[in-house]
Amino acid sequence: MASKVSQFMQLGRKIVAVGRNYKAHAHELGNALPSKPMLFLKPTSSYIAEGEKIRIPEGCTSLHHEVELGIVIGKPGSRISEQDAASHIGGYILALDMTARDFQEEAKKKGHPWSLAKGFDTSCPVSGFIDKDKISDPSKVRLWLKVNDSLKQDGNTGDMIFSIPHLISYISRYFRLEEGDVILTGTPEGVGPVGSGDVIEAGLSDVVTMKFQVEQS
Ligand SMILES: CC(=O)CC(=O)C(=O)O
Ligand SMILES: [Mg+2]
Repeated sequence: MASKVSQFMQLGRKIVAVGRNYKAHAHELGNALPSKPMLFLKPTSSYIAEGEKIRIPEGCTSLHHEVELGIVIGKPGSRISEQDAASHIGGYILALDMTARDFQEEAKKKGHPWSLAKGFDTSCPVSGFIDKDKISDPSKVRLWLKVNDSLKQDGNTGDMIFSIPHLISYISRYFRLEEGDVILTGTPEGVGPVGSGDVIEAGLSDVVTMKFQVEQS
């Protein structure tokens, strides 16, 4: 299973992202707490790996970083129960849900979808694949992010509103989950803007770190 899911980027499977899954982050942007998981999709064309640059999309004046734990699905399924959810996890990634916040605010006001704000090219920088056994308890991992060496986000997956088993179960009621799909589980507080030339460094406990530079497109 691991060798196959490690090809998640090449497989081009879907990216299901969860929004507002940390109370403090929902509050920092003045958003109400969700009563059920809030979902959106990012296209697989948004993936980049280390060595590639995050490009500020044309017309964007407020590009924000959001560090997130990504779940890589290892076994397909629909209507997965919370009890079975762990068996569908193939591994993990560390990911950034780069967000054109100005595009998102405009879309929110007009009731439009977030596709442009969340799905532009380079909006999903990811680490390499992390084997499932490297993270004994995904509900207790530290997520941090620095911009130019200054710590901006320092959270823990223990603060998620909806647990990982609940997310897998809920999402699979609506989207059949396939091997290589990625679930981005939401970001903790501390999101903020980045500009051209900035360097973003992020880490997941002592398991992985990654670095990306930002440039104007
Ligand atoms: C307000 C957002 O952009 C939602 C989101 O992506 C999150 O991680 O929370
Ligand atoms: Mg996010």
